[in-house]
Amino acid sequence: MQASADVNQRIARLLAHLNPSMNNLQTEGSSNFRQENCRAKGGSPGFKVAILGAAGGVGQPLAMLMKMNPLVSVLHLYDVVNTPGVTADISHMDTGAVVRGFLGQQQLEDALTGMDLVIIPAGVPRKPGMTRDDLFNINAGIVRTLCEGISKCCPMAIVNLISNPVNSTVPIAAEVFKKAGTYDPRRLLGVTMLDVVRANTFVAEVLGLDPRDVDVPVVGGHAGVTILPLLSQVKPPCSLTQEETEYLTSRIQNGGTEVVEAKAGAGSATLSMAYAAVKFADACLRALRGDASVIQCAFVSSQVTELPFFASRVRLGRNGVEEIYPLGPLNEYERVGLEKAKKELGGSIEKGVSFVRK
Ligand SMILES: NC(=O)C1=CN([C@@H]2O[C@H](COP(=O)(O)OP(=O)(O)OC[C@H]3O[C@@H](n4cnc5c(N)ncnc54)[C@H](O)[C@@H]3O)[C@@H](O)[C@H]2O)C=CC1
Ligand SMILES: O=C([O-])CC(=O)C(=O)O
Repeated sequence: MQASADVNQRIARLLAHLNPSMNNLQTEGSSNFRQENCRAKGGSPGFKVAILGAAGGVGQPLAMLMKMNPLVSVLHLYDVVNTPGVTADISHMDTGAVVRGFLGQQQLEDALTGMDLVIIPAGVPRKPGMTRDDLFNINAGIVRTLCEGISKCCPMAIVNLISNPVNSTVPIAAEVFKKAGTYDPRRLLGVTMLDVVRANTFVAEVLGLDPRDVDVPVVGGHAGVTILPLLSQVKPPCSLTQEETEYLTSRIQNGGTEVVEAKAGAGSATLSMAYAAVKFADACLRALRGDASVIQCAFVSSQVTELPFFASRVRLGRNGVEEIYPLGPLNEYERVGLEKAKKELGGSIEKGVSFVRK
């Protein structure tokens, strides 16, 4: 009996490898197969991560990079199109994580069940001339549906929300979780890491340093003037002229638009975003593992200002956001920037909240 069960499991595994889109079909109702599959040879114990929107411009390189992350044992790739192909492709990488694909709304719940971390880059990107807020009408509904699934299937998962406009989609997610009774503000994080990545790069360029040695806190939100780099707090300490400060602030605030214009209608940042998303997801996983002093900027439920959500430096831990740091001393230029940021951010937050409450 045991021998024939083993043979059956091996055949099932082989079939799933030949056609990865069958993976989830094979696992349905077969907990033995699922357990086996989660411990593929070479696979190490680790975290279960789902990417929603995995076949997109951000999703594909993000999936590839997460497959390379040794902290990931199981990687679920969900999209409404093309996941069988992306899954087949990525599953051939000889790294530890086991990859499974999920296609279409009817497989969303299977994609989410049991996940520790859910990363969401689902939704439409900008074209030249558009603001991130112009994406609201389409992406708000997408984020709402996906978050309803999270509430139902993995309410304890850490959520990394990438879909724009982040300033509104994070409040949308929070409202969906509140409605479902599963909201834990510590576990919902809007990804603003690309602003930090850009700030480190551009500041390093001006200072003639290696970007890996530079750390710029970027606070506020993730659109235009709401992106507020705190250039007075750059590490290592440096002194920038007013001209350099204004140039850098504007370049960091408009980094997304710079890419949108260069891509000339073919979308927005995807590769640098995937890099930033993985950097951020890796920080979340290290914190979940119990590493101390994991500190990153993120757009989270916050009391740092009078607004209900704000991006600032946060310390991550086993439950998500464990501590939110105050903004620290700002210079006059940053104080003016903060007022502008708060004005726009307040409206975007309110728009997200009323989308769900209406
Ligand atoms: N937070 C940030 O710093 C950044 C955010 N973004 C945002 O990320 C989002 C994705 O950008 P791209 O990957 O370039 O767009 P894309 O159009 O290339 O990919 C989006 C993917 O989402 C999928 N999708 C659409 N509806 C879905 C649903 N209901 N469920 C699951 N998947 C669904 C699409 O099929 C597509 O594969 C955009 O909203 C963009 O503005 C992009 C770069 C930086
Ligand atoms: O600019 C966009 O639309 C995409 C994005 O958020 C970024 O690159 O920062």
